[in-house]
Amino acid sequence: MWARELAVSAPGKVILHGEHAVVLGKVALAVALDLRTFLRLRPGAEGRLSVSLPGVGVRRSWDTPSLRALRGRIAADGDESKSPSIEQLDALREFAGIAAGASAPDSLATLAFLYMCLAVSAKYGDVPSVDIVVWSELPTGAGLGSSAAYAVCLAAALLMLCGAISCPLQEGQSTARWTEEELTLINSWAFRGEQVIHGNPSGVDNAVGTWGGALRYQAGKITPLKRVPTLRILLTNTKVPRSTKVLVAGVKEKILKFPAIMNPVLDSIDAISQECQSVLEAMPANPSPEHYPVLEEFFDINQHHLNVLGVGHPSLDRLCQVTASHSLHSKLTGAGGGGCGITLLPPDPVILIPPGCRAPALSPAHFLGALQENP
Ligand SMILES: Nc1ncnc2c1ncn2[C@@H]1O[C@H](COP(=O)(O)OP(=O)(O)O)[C@@H](O)[C@H]1O
Ligand SMILES: C[C@@](O)(CCOP(=O)(O)O)CC(=O)O
Ligand SMILES: [Mg+2]
Repeated sequence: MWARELAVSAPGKVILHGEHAVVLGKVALAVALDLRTFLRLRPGAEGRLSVSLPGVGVRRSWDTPSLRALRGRIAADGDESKSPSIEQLDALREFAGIAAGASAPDSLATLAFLYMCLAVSAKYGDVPSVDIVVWSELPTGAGLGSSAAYAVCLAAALLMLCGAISCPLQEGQSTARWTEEELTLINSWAFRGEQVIHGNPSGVDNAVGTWGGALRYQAGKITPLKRVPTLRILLTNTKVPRSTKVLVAGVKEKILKFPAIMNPVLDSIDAISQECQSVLEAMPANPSPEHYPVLEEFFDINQHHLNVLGVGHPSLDRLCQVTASHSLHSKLTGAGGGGCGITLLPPDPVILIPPGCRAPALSPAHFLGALQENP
């Protein structure tokens, strides 16, 4: 029996350098955004679990005895270190009436929800009767880690509902945070949610969604950046839809096809991330213009590399051309193929904001300022 109404939230992220290469064990640098995903849970009708995902048009409700029966079929893997198996996902698709291979946002979101719900409860006990609603300030499928923020919110809520982690919110408090140990557990289950959505995630997005801030990520190792200067970054959404799962699979195919050509590209991206980390950590808190050329060159080189990996898009080329005509440097962020690009803004530039655009405050990790196109 769950008697409280409360909300959980997790931030999206921007990858500065290392997207795609990080899936293959290279270094990535990423930072949290102050655009968040929210999950509200409240007591539901007895014997029912309901979920509403307005961002992807899902409204579903299941009776808990049939979920318990289904759980028996996936219970063998109720372990946060194991990946979802094809058989488990097939069983869940059949239960939810999702066609094999369906990759539309609603199908993946429902599948991830069911998988996490059953895998967590197989390990920690029943999920009580609740109504869950998840919504987001993040655009879906645009490279800002909406899938990970969704998975982090689900992991935190489900683990709390099953009693695997505490509910840190005391009477009279408006916000609270879990302990490091609890966050580690949340992160490991969020990774499994990402596995359902991405196929083969690196784990960088769920790490930022769980811990926030600015961090270096490599093969599961999360290291907060020591000192992060205040940089201003313009965030542009091309609005070209794409799927991270498809793009990550495409990169893998290319590497298998041309290993001798592609592996040096991944090594070079790794070197860019490492050099960029050193430069950022050596910069003063408020950098002056002479610190920018090297960061701008890193953006340019990495954008070329990402095009070589096959994750560019004409809309991103256009972003790079338009910003270059104003002496600004851009690269894609996240999986590419459309989605968002980032542009480094030198200190105190004169920026003309086109009509219909707005300049929200994006500064979670004392790091980003951004402009974003109106939705
Ligand atoms: N608010 C949300 N509610 C439900 N599902 C979501 C939400 N945000 C993201 N998702 C899931 O994540 C998928 C997008 O993930 P992905 O392709 O990795 O793009 P990104 O993580 O860059 O936004 C969507 O198709 C959907 O399944
Ligand atoms: C391409 C990749 O490096 C980042 C994907 O980010 P997003 O889903 O596009 O926000 C994949 C990953 O790290 O799992
Ligand atoms: Mg994603």
